[in-house]
Amino acid sequence: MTDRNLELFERAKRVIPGGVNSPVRAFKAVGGTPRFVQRAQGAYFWDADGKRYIDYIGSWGPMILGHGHPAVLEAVQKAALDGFSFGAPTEREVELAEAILALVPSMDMVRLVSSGTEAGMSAIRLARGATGRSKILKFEGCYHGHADALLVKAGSGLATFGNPTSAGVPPEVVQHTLVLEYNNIQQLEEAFALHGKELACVMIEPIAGNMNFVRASVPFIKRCSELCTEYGALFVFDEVMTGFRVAPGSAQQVYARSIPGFEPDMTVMGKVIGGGMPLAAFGGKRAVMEQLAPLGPVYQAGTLSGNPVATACGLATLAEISKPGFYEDLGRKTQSLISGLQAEADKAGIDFCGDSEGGMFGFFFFKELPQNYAKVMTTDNARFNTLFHGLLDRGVYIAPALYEAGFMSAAHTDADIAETVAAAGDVFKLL
Ligand SMILES: Cc1ncc(COP(=O)(O)O)c(CN[C@@H](CN)CCC(=O)O)c1O
Repeated sequence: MTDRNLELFERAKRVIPGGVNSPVRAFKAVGGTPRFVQRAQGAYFWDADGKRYIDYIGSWGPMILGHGHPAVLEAVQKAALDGFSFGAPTEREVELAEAILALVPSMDMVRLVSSGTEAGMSAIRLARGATGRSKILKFEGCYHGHADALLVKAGSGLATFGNPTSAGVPPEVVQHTLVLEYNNIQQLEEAFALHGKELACVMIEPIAGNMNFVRASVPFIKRCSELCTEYGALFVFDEVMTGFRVAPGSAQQVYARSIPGFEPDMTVMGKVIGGGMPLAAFGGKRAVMEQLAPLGPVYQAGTLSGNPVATACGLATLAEISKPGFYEDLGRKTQSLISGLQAEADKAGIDFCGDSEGGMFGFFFFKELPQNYAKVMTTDNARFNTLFHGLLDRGVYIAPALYEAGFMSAAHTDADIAETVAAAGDVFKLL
């Protein structure tokens, strides 16, 4: 049987660097040939050889409804008939902005852009413009897109390449970026004591999906928020991955359950809000957001920002996830996957732990959940690679890098989950 994936990969590598348009897709961390997706439907995709996979990546988060949801497809087809892009305002981007703000009340206003990187980059510039300060603080293992100032010890992609920073980023650009250990309150206190008055913002992935799945502890989030308020820095929640993925009000709603009244100062979003089309956003309180052009001095722009077809896709997606019981059902399925995997690992006598929130999950070959990047980096890669390929051979597609989270969709059935758990049970015996 010809391996069309291999043929396509060889052809791709002749014209696209590494044969991919985003590094993690190249299977560099796990080896082997990337699967070229021919089509996708519901919880599945079929590769270039027509082989079916149960998809736990879902485009790295956007496909929370599953692929090809009829209501979303219809909305996109209808919008496309009215025009692809105008470079002028449309009612639909107002509707989407209103829908986002209704679900995430910490924001008074939101600006739509085309990617999470663009949203994160713009949020940093806005925080710097609004505070008049240059320094920013991020945490090891968190990835906020590939803007120069943020490409410092990112946990996604770069972690896989074992390269804590990227070539091409001038040292003077990252000299303003402080990088601390995730969940380390002592370091946080020290950094604020030293630099608090120079900090424009602290940016964090509240549940870090770029070092697989590591939760920020409640005390850590609380302390970040308190110190930002005390020193006048903005607390920026990067919810590109967790936004509408872990709860209807995103991760900030999860933390507000334990920290009464908690709100980040700004939120960065992406993935789910575009439903699989290029759409992301950043938002915050009115006083900060009105610093943005054309009102204020902080410039930010985009030809395809608020794209009329992408906003239709996003609106239709948000309409579906807003239906009663959506997150209860999604969370139940994700939990059943993790507990199924745990049971199989226990049977096979291997150290395993997993965690999930809403439709996002992760797991490790450890007895206990890691709390930071350094611990995650002690993972036995060979063991993960055996699991990855064992599952792939059995038609189950998880992230081709241990430093990535997994994603459940509303389209996954209990039968899909049972099939996944059985496949993992087979592979765990080989570890
Ligand atoms: C928390 C967080 N913030 C920002 C980004 C960047 O978003 P994009 O520019 O890729 O749309 C991401 C992107 N996530 C990766 C997956 N770990 C996208 C996959 C890829 O890079 O190909 C993110 O997870």
